[in-house]
This record gives sequence, structure tokens and C-alpha cells, in this order.
Amino acid sequence: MALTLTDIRKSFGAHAAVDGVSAEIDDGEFFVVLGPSGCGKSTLLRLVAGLEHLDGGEIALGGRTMSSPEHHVPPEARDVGVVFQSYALWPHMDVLGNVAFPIESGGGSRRKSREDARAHLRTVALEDFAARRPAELSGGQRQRVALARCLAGGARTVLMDEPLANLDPHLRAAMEEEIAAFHRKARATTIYITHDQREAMALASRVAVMARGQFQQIATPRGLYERPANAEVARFIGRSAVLDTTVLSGSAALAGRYVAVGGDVNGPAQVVLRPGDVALGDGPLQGRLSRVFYRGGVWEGLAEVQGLAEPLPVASHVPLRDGETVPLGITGGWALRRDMGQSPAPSQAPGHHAGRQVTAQPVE
Ligand SMILES: Nc1ncnc2c1ncn2[C@@H]1O[C@H](COP(=O)(O)OP(=O)(O)OP(=O)(O)O)[C@@H](O)[C@H]1O
Repeated sequence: MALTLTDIRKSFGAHAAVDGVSAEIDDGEFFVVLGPSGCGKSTLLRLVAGLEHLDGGEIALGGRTMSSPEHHVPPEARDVGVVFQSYALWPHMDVLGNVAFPIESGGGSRRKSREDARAHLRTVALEDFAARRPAELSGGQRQRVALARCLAGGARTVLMDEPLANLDPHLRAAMEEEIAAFHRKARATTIYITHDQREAMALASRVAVMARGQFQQIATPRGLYERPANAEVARFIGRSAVLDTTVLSGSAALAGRYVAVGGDVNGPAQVVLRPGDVALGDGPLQGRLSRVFYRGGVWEGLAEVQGLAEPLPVASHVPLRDGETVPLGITGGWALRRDMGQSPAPSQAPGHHAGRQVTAQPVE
């Protein structure tokens, strides 16, 4: 295991910024921590980097304890590379000097370190910018220098704290590609912090959804979307309606019909409905459309259905119009236990409903 977090805790005064986080992260994994502002993501990363001391629990890298309340390995002895939102480049050095620095300070000769630095600059397509100062680069280029410097450090573990947060959307998408390529090349275990779920889904092998200092769920992007552990995760990832109902033998009562749903729940439930669970144009229900907008090839909107407390998210390849009423059917869903506000751990949950033949029948 590359990185093991065991019940780690960190408070600032009375505020628990990281409140009992555990995870096992595999060698070479791209692990994304996703959560809203203030949920404790950066504190978690700083703890792993060794920039903060732990109050409780343990952090181990490659099986070696790095942090515990009694023991603290300093950041420079952890073999961890860090890329922050602000690029933290040395303004007085040119690009080549910035990238060569970790190699030289690791004991490499000046000539060798500059040769290696050039190779890393080639990786991020910046070899022609070697002589520039950071101030003469765009935000994206600076971020690439920071990545090259991280590569040059040769760390087995790379921590990235919202590295794309300051970039415009186009540049972000391009840099996402670059970070994915960087990871394929370096194969370093990567812990990547973001509050952008689209970015998380695009990059991660697994995502931990964090709220109030705790991991709500750790799963693949698909697992999070299709089998959220609780309503909070369901609402945070993608579009959904979360409806209170009862599920008996895999059937949920929704708008006067029974709908077969996934999830190992029998009794009071919350059912998560995604756009893929709503068939538009055909079905026993009527939906009044609102908030319709065109999202490149797909129309998205909400459908208000009598008897449902929340509008359903819908998507269509044929044009939708605000205010129009369309027939629709609910073809599936994912059930969460209502009493605990949580479904069983995803690993114990049965296969997802996707693709399952579902029939909506009138409630007797
Ligand atoms: N050095 C500090 N002293 C006091 N409180 C702190 C300190 N660092 C962080 N906090 C508090 O701990 C909580 C978690 O902060 P943290 O920076 O980890 O959140 P975050 O999820 O990274 O947020 P953001 O996405 O806005 O950067 C916040 O309430 C923050 O105000």
C-alpha cells in the first residue's frame, strides 16, 4: 500500500478540520479528494505532506509511519512532491533553473541536473521556454513548470492541491489532459484535491467525497454516480432527485407506481433518480418541464411530476421546451436506507439497476 491513512484527526481550536479519515491508496493510483470549500481537503493534504502535525491517527507511506501524535517525519524526508494552486516557482530563476533545482539539491551535478530538467520540460512541452522567468509565462505554462519540477523531484507520491483552480475553463481542460498524461508517465501515486466534480470524475481512479472533515464515500467515479452511499453524495455528484418513499422487495412506490430499484433496502428509503432513470416521451406519468437548456447535443431540464416532492432531472437528444408537458416513465433508481440516511457499503450492494428490465406497475 502506497499511502495508508488511519483515523487521522486535526483540529484548529475547537474546530475539527479533519475528523477521523481512513483510506488505503494503492501504488500508482490517482486518488481524488472532492469536497466543498472548507471541508478539510487542504488540511488533509498538508498532513500527508508533513506540513501539519497530527492530533490523532496515523499516516504511513510505503508501510513506514510518517505521522502520528508521537512521531513526525519532516516534509523533506517523505519523498513526497507537492503542486499547489499557486505555483510556488522561484521568480528569480528561469524555467530551467526552477526545474533543475530539486535534482541539483538532491546531489546531481549542475550539468546532469540541467540535462534532466530539459527532458522534464520536454514532457510538459515547454522546452522552448527554458530561459524565461515565471513572470513571463501564462498561468497554464507556470502550472506545467510546477509539474515538471515535481517530475524532476522524482517523488513516488505526488500531492496536488487544486492545481487548476486559477485557470480559465479552456486551459483547465487542456491541463487536465496534461495531468493525466503526466500521471501515466510518472506512475507516481497521486493525491489530487479539488472541489470540481467534473475534474474529479475526469481524472480519478477513485474519488473520496469529503464533507465536514470526513470521507462520506470512496469509490470509482462510476460507483459514486450509480451507487452513492448517501443523499449528500448523490446530490453532490451529477444531477439527481432524492425522494422519500418505501422500498419492498426491490420495488419503490413513486408517483402512484411501483418501480424496480437497485440497492439492498427494505422499508423506509430514499430513492435517487438520475436522468438515465427517466424515460421521456413515453410512460404513464406527465412531467411539466422547466429550467430547460441546451448543453451541446443534449437538452437538459427538470420535470415536475404530480405526487413527487422534487422535480426529476431529465436529458434528451430531441429538443425540449420550457413549460411543455411530456409523458414520462421512471425506469429505475438507487435506494438508500432512510432511517440511517445511508445505504450499505457499495461493496456489499447488489449490481446496479442500469440495464435491468424494469416495469412500472400501478400501486394496488
Ligand atoms: N491554520 C489554520 N488555523 C485555523 N483554522 C484553519 C487553519 N487551516 C484551516 N483551518 C480551518 O479548517 C477548515 C478546513 O480548511 P481547509 O483549508 O482544509 O479546507 P478546504 O476543504 O481545503 O477548503 P478550500 O477548498 O476552500 O481550500 C476550515 O474551516 C478552515 O477555516
